[in-house]
Amino acid sequence: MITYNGRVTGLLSKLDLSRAWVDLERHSDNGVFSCEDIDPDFADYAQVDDDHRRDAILGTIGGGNHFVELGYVDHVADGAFARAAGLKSGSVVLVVHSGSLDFGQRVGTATKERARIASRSGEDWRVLSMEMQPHLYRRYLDGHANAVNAAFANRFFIELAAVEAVARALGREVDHRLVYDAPHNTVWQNGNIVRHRKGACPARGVGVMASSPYEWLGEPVILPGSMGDGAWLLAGCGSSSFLESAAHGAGRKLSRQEARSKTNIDGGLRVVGPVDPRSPTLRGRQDVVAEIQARLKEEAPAAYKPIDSVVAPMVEADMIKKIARIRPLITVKG
Ligand SMILES: Nc1nc2c(ncn2[C@@H]2O[C@H](COP(=O)(O)O)[C@@H](O)[C@H]2O)c(=O)[nH]1
Ligand SMILES: [Mn+2]
Repeated sequence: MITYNGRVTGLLSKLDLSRAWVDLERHSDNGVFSCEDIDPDFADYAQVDDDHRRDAILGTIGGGNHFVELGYVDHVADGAFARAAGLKSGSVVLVVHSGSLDFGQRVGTATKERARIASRSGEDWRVLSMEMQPHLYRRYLDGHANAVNAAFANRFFIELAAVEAVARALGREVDHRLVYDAPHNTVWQNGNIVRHRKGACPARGVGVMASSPYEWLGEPVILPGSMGDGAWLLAGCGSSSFLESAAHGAGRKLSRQEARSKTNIDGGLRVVGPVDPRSPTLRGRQDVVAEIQARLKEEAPAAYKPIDSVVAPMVEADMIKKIARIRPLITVKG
């Protein structure tokens, strides 16, 4: 915590802990994946090294597809659910899509290495068995839960920073409430049932989110499309045929490589970045300009599937229900 003359300063001075506690019920699993221990590799990761504290990256977006997007509700499909979520037509919404930065990836890499070392000759070390390697398996689930919990914290700090940025732009405090926070690409263990939702998120139905506003409505599902399409707020139907899951995003239509080679794919988006491709300082550096433009094409709306083409079949199959559509205004990419 940063203090100056005994006062809390910086972003943490904006932290309203009572609000944060109340919002916990609007998190998947109340914002905590339980674990038996902290993976020692993971503990090292958050400690000081020669140059910097790596935990200082908490509150940053990360890379790849991850983003923070300011938008507004332009269509409400289910008024009762939207009201429970605190939304109505025209509400301003911040969509945060970010994970554990590279914590989770490190846990995965370390687990594979441990499994390879522990394997006997002739065994397939790529299969981690609950029965054969209970210690390794437990350690994997613990490290995994550590990463998921770090991701909850990461999104919490992003929310704090983004709300402060909006407040400063408007010159006044802004009232805000969390709609929902859930992880995806994650392992959920419930008794003997283990569900690995890859490219998917939970879409549990009525009755699962006890003591939250969603208890009798179904679990919220936030499905982003692209910086052109924005996102849909949906509600899970708890369909056992689909393992109480839904797609976690529209997904790519073009690979990054395919998108880079297309012309006129950016759809006329106005891009503001740390490097302005029109800057005179870049004259004579066509290689730099070409790389910036290629990266913009990778994330262009046309590189992703149209959001409605992904949502419609899931609605038809009773996986999810439509609640509210969110149109994008400004997207910040990692
Ligand atoms: N509203 C926006 N949606 C976006 C953007 N970039 C990607 N996406 C969608 O989100 C998920 C992210 O997937 P993941 O691979 O990181 O888990 C993806 O399915 C896209 O459809 C954006 O800028 N805005
Ligand atoms: Mn993701």
